[in-house]
Amino acid sequence: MKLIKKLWVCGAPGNSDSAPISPRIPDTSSKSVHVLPPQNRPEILAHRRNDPSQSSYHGPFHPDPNYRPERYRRGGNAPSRDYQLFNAGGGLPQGVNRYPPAVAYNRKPNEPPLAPEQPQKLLQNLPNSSISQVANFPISQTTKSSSTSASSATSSSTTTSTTTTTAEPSKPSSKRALPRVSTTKAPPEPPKKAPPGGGSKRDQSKGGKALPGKLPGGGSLPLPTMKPSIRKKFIEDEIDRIGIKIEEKANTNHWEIARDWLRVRSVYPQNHQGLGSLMFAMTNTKIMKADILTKGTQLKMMFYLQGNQRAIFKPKRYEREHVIKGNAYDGYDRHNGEIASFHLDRILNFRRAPIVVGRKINLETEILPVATQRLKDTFKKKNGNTCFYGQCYYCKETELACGHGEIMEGSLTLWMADTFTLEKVRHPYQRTYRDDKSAKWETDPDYCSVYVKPNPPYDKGVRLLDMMDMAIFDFIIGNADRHHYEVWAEQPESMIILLDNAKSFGNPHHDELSILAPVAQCCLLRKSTFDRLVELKERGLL
Ligand SMILES: Nc1ncnc2c1ncn2[C@@H]1O[C@H](COP(=O)(O)OP(=O)(O)OP(=O)(O)O)[C@@H](O)[C@H]1O
Ligand SMILES: [Mn+2]
Repeated sequence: MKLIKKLWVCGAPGNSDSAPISPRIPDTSSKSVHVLPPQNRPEILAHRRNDPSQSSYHGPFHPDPNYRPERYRRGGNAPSRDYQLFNAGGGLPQGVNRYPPAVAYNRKPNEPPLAPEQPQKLLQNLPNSSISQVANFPISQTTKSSSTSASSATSSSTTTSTTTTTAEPSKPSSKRALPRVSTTKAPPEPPKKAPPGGGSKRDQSKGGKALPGKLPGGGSLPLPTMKPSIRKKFIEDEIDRIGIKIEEKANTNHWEIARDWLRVRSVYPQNHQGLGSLMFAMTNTKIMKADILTKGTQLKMMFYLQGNQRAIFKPKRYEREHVIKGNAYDGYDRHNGEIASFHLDRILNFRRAPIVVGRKINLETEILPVATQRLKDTFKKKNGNTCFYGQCYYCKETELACGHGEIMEGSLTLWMADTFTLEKVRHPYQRTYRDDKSAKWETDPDYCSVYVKPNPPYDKGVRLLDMMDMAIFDFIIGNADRHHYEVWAEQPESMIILLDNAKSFGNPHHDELSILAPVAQCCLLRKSTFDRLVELKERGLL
């Protein structure tokens, strides 16, 4: 995983003004790293649009007129949309280099990511040499860190606004829509890699003796340094923490415990032994009722578990070794992607994803007897297997999800308690889902500084930093389908809840670099996230 090295792509010599990011962006949970300052060019800022009436969206479907998931493009019929539509970012300005479409590039299994010949990528316009220079930039270099230290919660109320833009600043057509990277100065040789998993050898940044030199962008970043013995202990502790004992714990109200866990900025706590027994309960508790769930666009069922707990079941649609070809957002949901993403959320210690387990159900004996009529009506037999097609935006009788005989595997996501209300927000880096149309972020290198950073809800609070975390998370899981995200309504400090991670892990031979566009363009990352990635990488856990 070359993720950390890729992160340096956003800083570049020549942009050495490493002033801290706007103090309007406090990070209540950690410091942030900002390599490239926002460009507060008044003539561009004047073009920004901030029309809250255009930007809040609460409906279940995609409001974007350009959103054409693969099935439509394969010739399916789109239901008519009589609700408010949003502009997804306009067409391709003449002469502007566009990001390539998010195509799946089928790298050979052992081919390293960011191979110079890799053509259709975020870095497509950069000279090969600079890509490798930046990619090899030693992580022990120091940069100037911006310290937007924890500050008190902002007084203003939450807004659902996203900044959907229609006005476009005129730009030189040659401007590339890509992060800036040095093409002139070769960085120093990378230091020898620390042995994976730690050990007695000296760390490259051991003793804080970082190599001289600066990161692209001219800043300094204090990187974590740990003595080998402390580091070894750290690894053990982390493995201990990440390891989870799935065990039965009788006479416990797991659902109530999970409800109590819910916070403004976390779904579940760190180091809680109750998680293992909750997961056991999710896997084994009797299903009292099964229904369709029309929320969202993908096939799923809503289960009501004994003890009055709802959970979403997403059926297995692919075998484990199946590789999704085509666009990075193609294909059905991957139930095992949903499960793995939850565990990544634990590993990163974000704790912002709902709790997910895998579960095998007997459709004939566990589901049909408790299914609502409308769900039952979608059950069919095919080749001796029990199948269903549910009811949702894309649900079709011809696209059945089938079990092996009566047994169906799937993911089960614990429905979050109604302590808070979910609010859906259009992702500013939403894709157009069309090959013939680019979103503005794909063509405008200043998209973040002009259209995102200065506007609510990204101009203050934790939202922008959360969006960076989400980009990192999505890049690792390979989710190029984050068209919307959800937060707690009326909670200014709300986390971005990492809901719906099933469009993930589609192609293990492909890194979809465009998922990192928010980080590359906004050039911002929570320091705790960066440190975490470094720690995990150095210890071979990522
Ligand atoms: N664990 C949960 N707790 C509470 N609400 C949930 C949970 N999971 C999903 N939801 C609600 O149901 C909606 C649909 O779920 P999800 O996003 O997983 O479905 P989807 O079909 O993949 O949606 P989309 O087509 O938008 O990608 C979510 O947007 C959210 O509002
Ligand atoms: Mn989805």
